[in-house]
Amino acid sequence: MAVKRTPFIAGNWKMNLDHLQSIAFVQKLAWSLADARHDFADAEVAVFPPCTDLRSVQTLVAADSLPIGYGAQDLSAYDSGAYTGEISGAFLSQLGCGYVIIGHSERRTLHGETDADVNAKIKAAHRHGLVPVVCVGETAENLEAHGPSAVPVAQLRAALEGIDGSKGLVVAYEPVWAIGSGQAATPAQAEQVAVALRGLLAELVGDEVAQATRVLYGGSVKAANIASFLREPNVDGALVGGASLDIDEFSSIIRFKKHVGA
Ligand SMILES: O=C(CO)COP(=O)(O)O
Repeated sequence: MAVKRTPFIAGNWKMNLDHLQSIAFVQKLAWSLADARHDFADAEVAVFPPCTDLRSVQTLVAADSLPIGYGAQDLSAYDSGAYTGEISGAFLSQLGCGYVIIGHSERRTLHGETDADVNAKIKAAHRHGLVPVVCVGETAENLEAHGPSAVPVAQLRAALEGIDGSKGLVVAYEPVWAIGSGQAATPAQAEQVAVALRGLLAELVGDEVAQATRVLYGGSVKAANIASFLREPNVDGALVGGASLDIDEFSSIIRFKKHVGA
Protein backbone atom coordinates (compact mmCIF):
# COMPACT_ATOMS: atom_id res chain seq x y z
CA MET A 1 0.00 0.00 0.00
CA ALA A 2 1.64 3.24 -1.15
CA VAL A 3 0.92 6.17 1.17
CA LYS A 4 2.00 9.72 0.43
CA ARG A 5 3.81 11.17 3.41
CA THR A 6 4.26 14.95 3.52
CA PRO A 7 7.98 15.69 3.79
CA PHE A 8 8.89 17.22 7.13
CA ILE A 9 11.79 19.63 7.52
CA ALA A 10 12.49 20.30 11.19
CA GLY A 11 15.06 22.69 12.64
CA ASN A 12 16.42 21.72 16.06
CA TRP A 13 18.00 24.91 17.35
CA LYS A 14 19.41 23.16 20.43
CA MET A 15 20.61 25.79 22.98
CA ASN A 16 20.96 28.57 20.42
CA LEU A 17 19.02 31.78 19.62
CA ASP A 18 17.42 33.68 22.49
CA HIS A 19 13.83 34.91 22.26
CA LEU A 20 14.77 38.13 20.48
CA GLN A 21 16.87 36.24 17.95
CA SER A 22 14.03 33.76 17.51
CA ILE A 23 11.69 36.59 16.51
CA ALA A 24 14.12 37.80 13.84
CA PHE A 25 14.67 34.27 12.58
CA VAL A 26 10.98 33.36 12.32
CA GLN A 27 10.23 36.64 10.53
CA LYS A 28 12.92 35.88 7.95
CA LEU A 29 11.70 32.30 7.63
CA ALA A 30 8.17 33.58 7.02
CA TRP A 31 9.43 35.84 4.23
CA SER A 32 11.29 32.95 2.72
CA LEU A 33 8.20 30.73 2.88
CA ALA A 34 6.11 33.49 1.32
CA ASP A 35 8.49 33.78 -1.62
CA ALA A 36 6.18 33.11 -4.54
CA ARG A 37 8.99 31.74 -6.67
CA HIS A 38 9.00 28.58 -4.61
CA ASP A 39 6.36 25.99 -3.98
CA PHE A 40 6.31 24.72 -0.44
CA ALA A 41 2.92 23.12 -0.66
CA ASP A 42 4.43 19.66 -0.36
CA ALA A 43 6.58 20.24 2.69
CA GLU A 44 5.88 20.88 6.34
CA VAL A 45 8.39 23.11 8.12
CA ALA A 46 8.84 23.28 11.89
CA VAL A 47 11.32 24.82 14.29
CA PHE A 48 12.31 23.61 17.75
CA PRO A 49 13.61 26.62 19.70
CA PRO A 50 14.63 26.74 23.35
CA CYS A 51 11.58 26.81 25.65
CA THR A 52 12.16 30.45 26.52
CA ASP A 53 11.50 31.36 22.86
CA LEU A 54 8.25 29.46 22.43
CA ARG A 55 5.91 32.26 23.50
CA SER A 56 7.55 34.66 21.04
CA VAL A 57 7.35 32.11 18.24
CA GLN A 58 3.71 31.38 19.07
CA THR A 59 2.84 35.08 18.94
CA LEU A 60 4.39 35.51 15.49
CA VAL A 61 2.95 32.33 14.04
CA ALA A 62 -0.54 33.00 15.40
CA ALA A 63 -0.61 36.68 14.38
CA ASP A 64 -0.08 35.93 10.70
CA SER A 65 -1.18 32.29 10.55
CA LEU A 66 2.32 31.43 9.40
CA PRO A 67 2.79 27.98 7.88
CA ILE A 68 5.50 27.18 10.43
CA GLY A 69 5.08 24.48 13.01
CA TYR A 70 6.99 24.56 16.26
CA GLY A 71 7.71 22.49 19.30
CA ALA A 72 10.00 22.01 22.27
CA GLN A 73 13.23 20.03 22.44
CA ASP A 74 12.16 18.02 25.49
CA LEU A 75 9.34 17.75 28.03
CA SER A 76 8.75 16.31 31.46
CA ALA A 77 7.40 12.80 31.87
CA TYR A 78 5.20 14.33 34.61
CA ASP A 79 2.21 16.59 34.10
CA SER A 80 2.63 19.02 37.03
CA GLY A 81 3.97 19.25 40.55
CA ALA A 82 7.23 19.43 42.47
CA TYR A 83 9.63 18.83 39.57
CA THR A 84 11.99 21.79 39.66
CA GLY A 85 13.24 22.81 36.26
CA GLU A 86 10.87 20.57 34.32
CA ILE A 87 8.42 21.71 31.62
CA SER A 88 5.03 20.02 31.37
CA GLY A 89 3.54 18.87 28.09
CA ALA A 90 0.39 20.72 29.19
CA PHE A 91 2.32 24.00 29.11
CA LEU A 92 3.70 23.23 25.65
CA SER A 93 0.21 22.51 24.36
CA GLN A 94 -0.97 25.82 25.81
CA LEU A 95 1.76 27.53 23.80
CA GLY A 96 0.43 25.97 20.61
CA CYS A 97 3.24 23.47 20.16
CA GLY A 98 2.38 20.69 17.78
CA TYR A 99 5.49 18.63 18.37
CA VAL A 100 8.15 17.80 20.91
CA ILE A 101 11.54 16.22 20.33
CA ILE A 102 12.11 13.25 22.64
CA GLY A 103 15.24 11.18 23.24
CA HIS A 104 17.75 13.26 21.32
CA SER A 105 21.18 11.68 21.66
CA GLU A 106 22.42 14.78 23.49
CA ARG A 107 19.76 14.21 26.15
CA ARG A 108 20.61 10.54 26.31
CA THR A 109 24.35 11.12 26.63
CA LEU A 110 24.62 14.42 28.50
CA HIS A 111 21.53 14.07 30.70
CA GLY A 112 21.43 10.33 31.22
CA GLU A 113 18.05 9.77 29.59
CA THR A 114 17.20 6.09 29.37
CA ASP A 115 14.89 4.22 27.03
CA ALA A 116 12.40 4.10 29.92
CA ASP A 117 12.53 7.90 30.26
CA VAL A 118 11.96 8.25 26.52
CA ASN A 119 8.98 5.91 26.72
CA ALA A 120 7.46 7.85 29.63
CA LYS A 121 7.98 11.15 27.81
CA ILE A 122 6.29 9.89 24.64
CA LYS A 123 3.29 8.92 26.76
CA ALA A 124 3.33 12.38 28.38
CA ALA A 125 3.42 14.02 24.93
CA HIS A 126 0.43 11.96 23.83
CA ARG A 127 -1.51 12.86 26.99
CA HIS A 128 -1.23 16.49 25.94
CA GLY A 129 -1.92 16.17 22.24
CA LEU A 130 1.70 16.66 21.17
CA VAL A 131 3.29 14.63 18.39
CA PRO A 132 6.62 13.25 19.64
CA VAL A 133 9.62 13.37 17.34
CA VAL A 134 11.36 10.29 18.69
CA CYS A 135 15.12 10.29 18.12
CA VAL A 136 17.16 7.11 17.77
CA GLY A 137 20.66 6.50 16.52
CA GLU A 138 23.85 4.54 17.00
CA THR A 139 27.33 5.64 18.00
CA ALA A 140 30.36 4.91 15.84
CA GLU A 141 31.23 2.05 18.23
CA ASN A 142 27.69 0.63 17.93
CA LEU A 143 27.96 0.84 14.16
CA GLU A 144 31.19 -1.09 14.13
CA ALA A 145 29.97 -3.71 16.60
CA HIS A 146 26.36 -4.22 15.51
CA GLY A 147 25.89 -2.70 12.04
CA PRO A 148 23.67 0.27 11.24
CA SER A 149 20.14 -0.80 12.27
CA ALA A 150 20.45 -2.84 15.47
CA VAL A 151 20.78 -0.04 18.02
CA PRO A 152 18.23 2.35 16.47
CA VAL A 153 15.73 -0.51 16.17
CA ALA A 154 16.30 -1.59 19.80
CA GLN A 155 15.90 2.03 20.97
CA LEU A 156 12.66 2.46 19.05
CA ARG A 157 11.27 -0.83 20.33
CA ALA A 158 11.90 0.27 23.91
CA ALA A 159 10.62 3.79 23.25
CA LEU A 160 7.30 2.61 21.88
CA GLU A 161 6.36 0.04 24.49
CA GLY A 162 2.67 0.47 25.30
CA ILE A 163 2.30 3.47 22.97
CA ASP A 164 -0.93 4.20 21.12
CA GLY A 165 0.34 4.73 17.57
CA SER A 166 -2.92 6.35 16.50
CA LYS A 167 -1.92 9.41 18.56
CA GLY A 168 0.81 10.14 16.03
CA LEU A 169 4.56 10.17 16.01
CA VAL A 170 7.56 11.11 13.91
CA VAL A 171 10.75 9.06 14.08
CA ALA A 172 14.15 10.71 13.57
CA TYR A 173 17.12 8.51 12.76
CA GLU A 174 20.19 10.44 13.86
CA PRO A 175 23.46 8.52 13.88
CA VAL A 176 25.45 9.99 16.77
CA TRP A 177 28.63 9.96 14.67
CA ALA A 178 26.96 12.15 12.03
CA ILE A 179 25.66 14.84 14.40
CA GLY A 180 27.64 18.04 14.14
CA SER A 181 30.53 16.19 12.52
CA GLY A 182 30.09 17.34 8.94
CA GLN A 183 30.10 13.67 8.01
CA ALA A 184 26.52 12.74 7.11
CA ALA A 185 25.40 9.16 6.61
CA THR A 186 25.02 8.20 2.98
CA PRO A 187 21.45 8.31 1.65
CA ALA A 188 21.64 4.53 1.21
CA GLN A 189 22.59 4.08 4.88
CA ALA A 190 19.73 6.35 5.96
CA GLU A 191 17.29 4.45 3.75
CA GLN A 192 18.45 1.10 5.10
CA VAL A 193 17.80 2.16 8.69
CA ALA A 194 14.53 3.93 7.78
CA VAL A 195 13.27 0.68 6.22
CA ALA A 196 14.20 -1.25 9.36
CA LEU A 197 12.49 1.33 11.59
CA ARG A 198 9.34 1.31 9.47
CA GLY A 199 9.32 -2.48 9.60
CA LEU A 200 9.44 -2.31 13.38
CA LEU A 201 6.66 0.28 13.42
CA ALA A 202 4.49 -2.10 11.40
CA GLU A 203 5.11 -4.79 14.00
CA LEU A 204 4.46 -2.53 16.99
CA VAL A 205 1.71 -0.16 15.88
CA GLY A 206 0.34 -1.76 12.73
CA ASP A 207 1.00 -1.32 9.05
CA GLU A 208 -1.37 1.59 8.57
CA VAL A 209 0.35 3.76 11.18
CA ALA A 210 3.76 2.58 9.96
CA GLN A 211 3.00 3.71 6.43
CA ALA A 212 1.70 7.08 7.62
CA THR A 213 4.61 7.82 10.01
CA ARG A 214 7.36 10.14 8.81
CA VAL A 215 10.88 8.80 9.34
CA LEU A 216 13.44 11.61 9.22
CA TYR A 217 17.18 11.55 8.82
CA GLY A 218 19.35 13.86 10.94
CA GLY A 219 23.10 14.44 11.14
CA SER A 220 25.05 17.04 9.14
CA VAL A 221 22.13 17.77 6.81
CA LYS A 222 22.68 20.85 4.69
CA ALA A 223 21.38 22.41 1.49
CA ALA A 224 23.94 20.51 -0.54
CA ASN A 225 22.78 17.05 0.59
CA ILE A 226 19.08 17.36 1.51
CA ALA A 227 17.81 16.32 -1.91
CA SER A 228 19.86 13.13 -1.90
CA PHE A 229 18.18 12.03 1.34
CA LEU A 230 14.70 12.97 0.20
CA ARG A 231 15.09 10.93 -2.94
CA GLU A 232 15.10 7.81 -0.79
CA PRO A 233 11.59 6.34 -0.59
CA ASN A 234 11.59 5.80 3.17
CA VAL A 235 13.30 9.03 4.24
CA ASP A 236 10.51 11.56 4.72
CA GLY A 237 12.41 14.63 5.79
CA ALA A 238 15.22 15.85 7.98
CA LEU A 239 15.96 16.93 11.52
CA VAL A 240 18.49 19.70 10.97
CA GLY A 241 20.78 21.04 13.68
CA GLY A 242 23.55 23.51 12.83
CA ALA A 243 22.22 24.35 9.37
CA SER A 244 18.83 25.30 10.83
CA LEU A 245 20.44 28.30 12.58
CA ASP A 246 21.50 29.95 9.34
CA ILE A 247 18.48 31.47 7.64
CA ASP A 248 19.98 31.29 4.15
CA GLU A 249 21.02 27.67 4.55
CA PHE A 250 17.72 26.63 6.17
CA SER A 251 15.73 28.47 3.50
CA SER A 252 17.71 26.61 0.91
CA ILE A 253 17.06 23.28 2.66
CA ILE A 254 13.31 23.84 2.69
CA ARG A 255 13.51 24.54 -1.04
CA PHE A 256 14.58 20.94 -1.50
CA LYS A 257 12.29 20.64 -4.48
CA LYS A 258 14.64 22.97 -6.28
CA HIS A 259 17.50 20.62 -5.49
CA VAL A 260 15.68 17.55 -6.75
CA GLY A 261 14.60 19.51 -9.79
CA ALA A 262 10.93 18.69 -9.29
O1 LIG B 1 21.31 16.69 16.18
C1 LIG B 1 20.88 17.09 15.11
C2 LIG B 1 19.47 17.51 14.96
O2 LIG B 1 18.71 17.09 16.05
C3 LIG B 1 21.75 17.18 13.92
O3 LIG B 1 22.67 18.19 14.14
P1 LIG B 1 23.59 18.70 12.91
O4 LIG B 1 22.63 18.97 11.76
O5 LIG B 1 24.24 19.94 13.43
O6 LIG B 1 24.52 17.60 12.58
